[in-house]
Formats: sequence, C-alpha cells, structure tokens
Amino acid sequence: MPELPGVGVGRGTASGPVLRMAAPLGEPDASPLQGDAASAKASVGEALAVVAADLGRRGALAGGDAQQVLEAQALMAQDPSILDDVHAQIDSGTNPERAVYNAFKSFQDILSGMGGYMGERAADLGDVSQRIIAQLRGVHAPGVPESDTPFVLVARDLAPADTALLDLDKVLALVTRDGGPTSHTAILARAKGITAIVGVTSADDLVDGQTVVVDAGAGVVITEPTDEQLAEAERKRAERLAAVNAPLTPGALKDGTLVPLLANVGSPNDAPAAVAAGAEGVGLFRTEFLFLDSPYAPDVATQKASYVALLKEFPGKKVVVRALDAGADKPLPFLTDKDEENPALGRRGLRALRHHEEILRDQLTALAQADAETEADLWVMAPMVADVEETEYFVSLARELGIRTAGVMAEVPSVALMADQVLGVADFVSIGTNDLTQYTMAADRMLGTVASYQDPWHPAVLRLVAQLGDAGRAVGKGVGICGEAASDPVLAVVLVGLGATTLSMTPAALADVRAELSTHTLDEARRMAAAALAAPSAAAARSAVASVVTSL
Ligand SMILES: C=C(OP(=O)(O)O)C(=O)O
Ligand SMILES: [Mg+2]
Repeated sequence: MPELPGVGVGRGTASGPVLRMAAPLGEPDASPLQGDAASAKASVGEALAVVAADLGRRGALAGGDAQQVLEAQALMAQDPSILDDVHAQIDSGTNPERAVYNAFKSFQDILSGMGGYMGERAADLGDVSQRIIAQLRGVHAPGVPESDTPFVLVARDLAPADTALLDLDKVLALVTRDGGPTSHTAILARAKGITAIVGVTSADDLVDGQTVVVDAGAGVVITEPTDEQLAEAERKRAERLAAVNAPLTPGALKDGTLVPLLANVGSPNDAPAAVAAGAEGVGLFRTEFLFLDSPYAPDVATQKASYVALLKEFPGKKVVVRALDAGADKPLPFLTDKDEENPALGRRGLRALRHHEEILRDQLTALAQADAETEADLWVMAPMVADVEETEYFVSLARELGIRTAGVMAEVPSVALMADQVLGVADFVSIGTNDLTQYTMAADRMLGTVASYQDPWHPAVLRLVAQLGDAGRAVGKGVGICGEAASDPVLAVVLVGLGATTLSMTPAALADVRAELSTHTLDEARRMAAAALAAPSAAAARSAVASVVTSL
C-alpha cells in the first residue's frame, strides 16, 4: 500500500517482483605497485581499449540516442588527460586499479561540483571507471542481473550501457534511486518506451522478490499492493499495450479533427523507428549531429548527403528541419563564444548563425539541393528566434537560397508575445516547449535544483502557447509543438485545445498520444485548455484538467 514517489518517465504501468542490480565493485585498495610501471601502464592501456570497444559495440547494437551516449562514454575511456593522470599515479607507485579509480574519481568530483546536467554526467564517468577496473581484475562489470522470469529492475542508477541494452522481454519496469528528468536513464528509458521512475529516493528499501506496482503516469512505486491495485495496474498495462498495438492511423481527435503526429529525430538513422511507429512525417530534425565532434562545419556536399538520406525516407510527407542550434549545452568551437557567463542567454541558435552567416548559408543551400532531389515536403525553421526582425532575416535568407517553406521556432517568450506579427512573416511556427518553459520560468533546464520550474503544464507557458495558437488560426498558418510537452498524452490534448495544429515527439511516445487524442473532441480539448489556462500553477492545471476529463 505505501507509495514511494519519484519522477515518472512516460505513462507506462507494470507490476512484478523486484530484482536489484548488483552492488558496484568495491573501492580498489591502495597497496603499492607490484612489478614495473611500464607493464602496469600497458595493462591499463589494454583494459581501456577493451572497454572502449565494448561500449562502441553496445552503442552500434542499440543505435539512436543510446549510440551517441555510449560513444561519448567510449571517448571518456580514452580521454588523454585522464590517462595522463593514471600514468602519473603509476609512476609514483600506485597500483593500476587504484590509479584508474583515483584519476576517474577526481574528474567525477569536478563534474559533480558543476551540478545539473554536467553533474549527471559524473555517473557516466563512474561507470566507465568501474568497467575498466573490472577488466583489470578479470571479473564481469557490474550490470543488469540475469533472470529467467520477468522482473522490475531496481538500481541506484543505471549506466547508459545497461539502459541501452535492457532486454524488454525481461525488464517489466525500471526504478532508480538517483537521476533526474535530464539523466541519461530518463532520456534513454523514454526513447525505448520502458516503464520507468527515476529519483525514487527510498528505492534502497526495496528488496529482491517483493512485488511492486510501478505507475510512471502517477510517478509512484506502490509497495505491498492490494489485489485491487494489482488488477488496476494490469488493466492499465493492457490498455497501454492495446494502444501500442493499435493500427497506425493518422492522429485525430474523436470528432475526426486531424492532428498530424510527427517524429523528433536526431539523425537519418532514426527514421526507420519513426516510420515504424506511424509518424506522419518529421516535426523536428535536429541537425546538430552533423556539426558536433567536428572542428569545423561540414561542407555543402557532406550535409546534403545526410539531408537526402533523411528526406528519402518520407516521400510525400512533411519533414521540418531545424537549422543548427549551437550554444548553451551544445557549444561549437567554430561558432559559439567560449567565455559567455550565461550561454543560455547568449549568442546561441539563430544569433550564432547570423554572426557566422556563411555557415547558415551553406546549411540552407545543402537543404535546398537535397529538397530538389527528393519527394518529401521540406520545411526549414530557425532556433532561438527572438522577434519579428529576426524572423524576417531568416525567412528572406531561406527564400533567397531556395527554401520554399520557412518558419521559426517559438522558444523565447518575446516571439510568443509578438505572435501575430511573427506569423505575418513566417510560413509556420513550431513551439519548442523545452526552451519556452526554461525562458518563461527563468529556470535553467539543465539544472536539477530548479527542475520543478521546468514544467510545461505551467499556465504561464500555456498562455504563451494560446497566443501563438490564436495568431496561427487568425492567418491560417500552422502552429506545431516539438518540445517534450507533446509527448505527455493529456497535455498534448490541452495543447491542441490551445491551437496546436501538429504534435512532434520521440517516436516511442506516438502510440500513447494517438490513443489519448482519439478519446476527446475538439470542443472537449478546448474546455480542458480553458481550465488549464485559468489555473494558478502547473499542479493546479493538471488537476483542473483531470476534473474536466472526469466530468465529461
Ligand atoms: C524542441 C526544442 O529544442 P531542443 O530541445 O533541441 O532545445 C525545445 O526547446 O523544446
Ligand atoms: Mg530548444
């Protein structure tokens, strides 16, 4: 009966016996180095190579977001400054396991001290260190337990390498003690459609074999569930399974109002999963993958090849590509300033591109060329646009370079406040609720300490969405949503009630949103939206909408 609260990821429900992840390897002892330093360094070098190769292999097997995370970890394993530190310690007489432990620990401490997003990366570094030490000891790295029967996996936190390869036939749900909404566990669980709750501070109280209900929608783990609670969990699970296996119909409300459901993709490799999940096109193609990890911007031909690869997967369908969004959490040496004290408010997104217009010109040229060779309906939009003048700048440059449909993202409140004028210029607007929430609430989206502000249910955010929706309706132009908010099924209905014309999300969320839309008419969606707008807080908006739904 008792409930342990946490941060639910998605809306899945599951019940079953707990199986805990093995405890981490013990801290290596500080005994002095045996033998010579050169062979100790060689054994560390071999272990690093094996671990990096294993992470790379797991990444290739997993694909998508997971691949990027695991490749980043493989790079950590080979980071030259960490290796220098390991060598220095061995030279001063420390044994190799301890040297690895110490070197990684000091980098972890630096990241933890930075907090927020960087702090959460410290866990990834800790996992790499454990893998290397296990390799040196000749034992298996701590990982997901083996079991012949399905279980609810409970862990302090899960390494990306483990989350990425979870066997979904065995793992009914995932519960972690650590991790916040931006932790890799949460991101990867969402992308894989795993029922998960992170940040369950009392997860250590759960013991092997005990039956629990994991209700991600409610954000609680129910320990000692009653028969009724187990039956209710099973009903919800079956309902969700039915939604996931339902025919891949176009997104529509109960009264037939069409709401195209689109996918957010981060590379052309993600396209098959989007198509398989019934995406009616792409609502956000993040192009950063082409530019990150590169000392300079790729040339037009290289970019064009990637754009063609994506557009080819969606003949006759809409594909919205976002121009490079560098800055803040995605710094690029050739584009963004290193020394900004507050980069989220700095020269990021379109501001950075305008400062280096040649990069923007190349990207738009590559996109126009790819469009000319493919059958998709290409739309292009700019990130981090602040006002009408920037909208005019982007739209006219895009047209000059052969883009037929050019729009802007609404991520900065000033654009929403000027929505009527912005929509007079842009062909469409796409609302990035992640940034719009961060800027409306003045709360860094990467910072765990202010995570409670990062809630797109906040009526302040919803009022801005309503302004954009009204402005779009007045001129008959599309207002899409491409932030995480669109993947929350009930909020998705509210957003449609506020005037959103399309919804774009991680492919794994499409089924739940499709199912929820089909249960409400446009009139009901508008009543839900009105209730949310009138509420004083995010929590009140949620419960006001829930009351409207039960009264229907
Ligand atoms: C979709 C968005 O862009 P990103 O998450 O890539 O900043 C957003 O801000 O909502
Ligand atoms: Mg954004």
